[in-house]
Amino acid sequence: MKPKIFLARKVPKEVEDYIAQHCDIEKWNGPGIIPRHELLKLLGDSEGLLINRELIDPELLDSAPKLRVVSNNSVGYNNFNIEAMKSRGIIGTNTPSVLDETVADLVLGLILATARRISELDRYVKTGQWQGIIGNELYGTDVHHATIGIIGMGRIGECIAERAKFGFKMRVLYCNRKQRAEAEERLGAEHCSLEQLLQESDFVVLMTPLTPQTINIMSDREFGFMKRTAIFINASRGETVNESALIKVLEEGKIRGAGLDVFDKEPVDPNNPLLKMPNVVTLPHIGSATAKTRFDMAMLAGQNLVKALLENEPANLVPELKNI
Ligand SMILES: NC(=O)C1=CN([C@@H]2O[C@H](COP(=O)(O)OP(=O)(O)OC[C@H]3O[C@@H](n4cnc5c(N)ncnc54)[C@H](OP(=O)(O)O)[C@@H]3O)[C@@H](O)[C@H]2O)C=CC1
Ligand SMILES: O=CC(=O)O
Repeated sequence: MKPKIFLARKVPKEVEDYIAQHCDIEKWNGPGIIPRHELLKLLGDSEGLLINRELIDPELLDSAPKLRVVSNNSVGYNNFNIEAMKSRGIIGTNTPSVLDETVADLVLGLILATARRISELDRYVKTGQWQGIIGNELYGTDVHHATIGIIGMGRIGECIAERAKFGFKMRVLYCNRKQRAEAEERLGAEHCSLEQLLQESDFVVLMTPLTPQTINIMSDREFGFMKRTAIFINASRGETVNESALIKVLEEGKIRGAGLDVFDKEPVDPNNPLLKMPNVVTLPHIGSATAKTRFDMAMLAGQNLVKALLENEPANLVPELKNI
């Protein structure tokens, strides 16, 4: 008998067909994102679950007594309550690597958009304000040969560093808990303390996972170290930044601008002051959102689910849930 699984989000037909060869599928057929109460109700006796970052906590796990595997269709897995999953012996998988280059492209997009004021000046042209030669009040700042500081230089961070180093001839600083010798050699990246990175970088890029250690890793004190001319980019998770502290430094002109793909609350509140600032570029959490990469992620999430349910050596287990 095939194991029963639940698809909480729509996946491409090819992915569903692949999963259907190995599992009996139940799925959310309603519009949009499945409401939490529906998910709890519909999980029933599913052994596998494929999600897009829905919260996996004791309440959900208690509503699905037969659940064995949760496949996250994303690389970040801060939505997993690791202790609750561990204590119930539930496997969790994610989708590393297939999205690295795509997310790195977007981060460079945010760097260019903020430094060269692309969104702001697009609005300037479209609202008919372009009446003559522009003056220095609309000049941007150079990206090439500047210093980039990457907080959390892992798979995605290294792809950002590659682009920065070889495309834009930038100096690359990074701050991880462990040094990455190979990346240092290949990219000339320099490992340093968070404080030094913040003091010396023209572009500070936050790319850590969200963990108990990285919640609010950027707060008043850390923004205080940044140069007045520096730009802050966040493509990790909203909660890695103390958003009030970010709003404050921007309001006080203590940094030049920010590029944000992620927010404390998503979708972002339309009244969030960050949305009113011309020097802040905002995006709706689209780091990996290209057609090919989203397809590859969904296929990998499907394969992870099937492998974990049917094979002895499942792939892409999140490190904290290995050997449970
Ligand atoms: N905006 C978007 O759409 C996307 C966002 N993301 C986010 O990006 C994150 C990173 O993804 P990925 O590059 O694949 O992950 P990796 O695990 O490859 O890299 C994360 C890096 O962060 C470092 N790190 C972890 N904790 C700390 C800390 N306390 N201080 C400093 N560095 C730390 C790790 O190094 P070390 O262990 O040595 O500290 C590691 O090198 C994801 O977890 C997700 O949250 C990912 C994809 C898309
Ligand atoms: O935020 C997206 C992810 O894959 O993590």
